[in-house]
Amino acid sequence: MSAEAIADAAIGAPLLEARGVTLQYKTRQHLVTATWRVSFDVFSGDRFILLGPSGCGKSSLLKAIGGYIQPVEGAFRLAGSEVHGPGPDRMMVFQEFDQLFAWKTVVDNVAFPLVMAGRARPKEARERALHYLEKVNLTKFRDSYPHMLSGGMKQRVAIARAMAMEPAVLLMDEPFAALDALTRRRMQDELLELWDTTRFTVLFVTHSIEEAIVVGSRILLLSPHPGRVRAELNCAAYDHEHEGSAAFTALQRRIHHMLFEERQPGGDHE
Ligand SMILES: Nc1ncnc2c1ncn2[C@@H]1O[C@H](COP(=O)(O)OP(=O)(O)OP(=O)(O)O)[C@@H](O)[C@H]1O
Repeated sequence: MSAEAIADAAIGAPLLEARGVTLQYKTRQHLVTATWRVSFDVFSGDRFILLGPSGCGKSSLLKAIGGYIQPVEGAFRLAGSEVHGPGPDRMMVFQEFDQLFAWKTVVDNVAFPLVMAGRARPKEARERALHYLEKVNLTKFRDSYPHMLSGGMKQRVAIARAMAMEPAVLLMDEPFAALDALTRRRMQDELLELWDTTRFTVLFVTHSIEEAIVVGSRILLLSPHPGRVRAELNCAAYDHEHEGSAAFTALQRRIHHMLFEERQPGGDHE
């Protein structure tokens, strides 16, 4: 995707559009409908959350945006161009800690994909890798191997690796779900600090209402299986500081109600 296209997206048009996306899996015995006619817009600099109960198709949506599966109906457009397959303009961070190359050092893990994708020569790739490792506070560990790192540190390497590709959209599939509560909280804060300095666009999947409110600027609520859009909410005003406040708790309750209670006629939008 060209720099002009990303710039256009910054001036008002959505960077990423989902239009009537139905996703299905065919197995030998069944046809599983993961999402049903899902539409949404993501703007440049959004921290856009896909929130919904287990099985509502959040990961499937992220995989489809990544270009790994194709919609049976509808389409995704990134800066106006329809998504047909994977590309370096969409980088994914997964939940699993084993997404790094075990035999490469931290800096090589970040630099290697840049060289492989032809984005940089080895020397420049290493410099860029060091730049992003500094952003996730891992400069001291640049020559360590993944097995020498904690789960949270491995996730920070995965984030640095994805960001070093400077994608148009960073796709994060429950990246902190396997971390202990304290580390998870710290990682959420670090992600927000990183966003403050670089203003990247991120799509973040979670089934935690609290994480959605803290990490997100907008939340797309999906109904239980098959996932349909239930509501879209603004939540840019909240972070960990607001937890426990009356407004935060009211928003948590409201989201819980919208996710799990019967749908109101006409849906909920703001
Ligand atoms: N490869 C696959 N083959 C068949 N069915 C699949 C496949 N992947 C996902 N599904 C089904 O599609 C539906 C949506 O799954 P998906 O993993 O996208 O949901 P999710 O909201 O991310 O769930 P979770 O929060 O549990 O990760 C589920 O019913 C799931 O069983």
